[in-house]
Amino acid sequence: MIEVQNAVKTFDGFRALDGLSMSVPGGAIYGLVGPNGAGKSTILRHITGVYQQDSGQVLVDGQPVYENPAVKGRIADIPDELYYFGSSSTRDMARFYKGFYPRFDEKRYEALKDVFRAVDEKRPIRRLSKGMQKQAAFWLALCIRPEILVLDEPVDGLDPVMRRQVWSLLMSDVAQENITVLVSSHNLRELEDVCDHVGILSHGRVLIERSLSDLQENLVKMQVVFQEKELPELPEDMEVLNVSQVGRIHTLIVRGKADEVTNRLAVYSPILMDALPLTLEEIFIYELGGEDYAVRDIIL
Ligand SMILES: Nc1ncnc2c1ncn2[C@@H]1O[C@H](COP(=O)(O)OP(=O)(O)OP(=O)(O)O)[C@@H](O)[C@H]1O
Repeated sequence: MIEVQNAVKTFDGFRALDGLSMSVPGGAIYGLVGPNGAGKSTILRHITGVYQQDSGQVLVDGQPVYENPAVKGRIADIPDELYYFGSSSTRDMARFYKGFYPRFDEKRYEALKDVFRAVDEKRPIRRLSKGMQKQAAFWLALCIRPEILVLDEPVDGLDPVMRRQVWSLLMSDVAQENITVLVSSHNLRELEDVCDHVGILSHGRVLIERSLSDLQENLVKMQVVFQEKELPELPEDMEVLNVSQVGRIHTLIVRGKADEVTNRLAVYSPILMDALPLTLEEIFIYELGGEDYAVRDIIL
């Protein structure tokens, strides 16, 4: 479990982290989403122990990460700027990682050659294309068999086939070995299919953090045609976050479970009624307070 409490980090007087708190449960695939400059890389660098916060706490299973080799040995990361020694190749790095990470899995390294066959393992990583470098980074990270995997915009530069392959490898590790994945992106859509928890980051703070199952079960989009053209007066305790109308169709975003909301609206004997799931994007837009452009800018 990763716990960040009120972390502050200042660079030359600028607060890149401004009291950031977040909580990543063990075994989660947690997506951290925010616009450029929100502080995603900065918080990930604290969680991997590269930076030390000015104040607040960054803990993995209750232990501080900074200058803590025991905790750092359990974490693998793919940073936004990949760094490998001089002219080392993927194979050289595998040898190096074997000495550093106690769980480095050579058999897996061999087995994954087939998946990453486009990567020339003997070529210096720096001479590979950007996408190939990312592939090499994934290959190595998956062999570390980490308990925690921290990925900074990981699929940038990968082609769609490789993206799918990498995600499916990660998901199977999460399912089989209960690893925790923390992944950043500036685009919520990219994470929609893979994450089970999402935190929205803006100006160095997490604005909202939720588990997707909670969100998806507790917010519903109702499309309803009532007998009258106008929207009837709905019960006061029905939490309607948004209403729109096209022709006679009213679209209501309502907090609550789909069947409960359906039963409550059925009292009005609508001519037509449908309960639809919301996309992750829509959920966050409504959770953060409507179809505000500022909100859209934060998550898309
Ligand atoms: N080492 C540093 N020195 C000075 N300022 C920094 C440093 N690292 C980050 N910053 C500043 O902190 C803020 C947050 O940067 P960060 O890289 O964490 O954002 P990000 O959310 O990862 O953005 P992007 O999506 O563009 O990668 C930015 O204003 C950036 O300029």
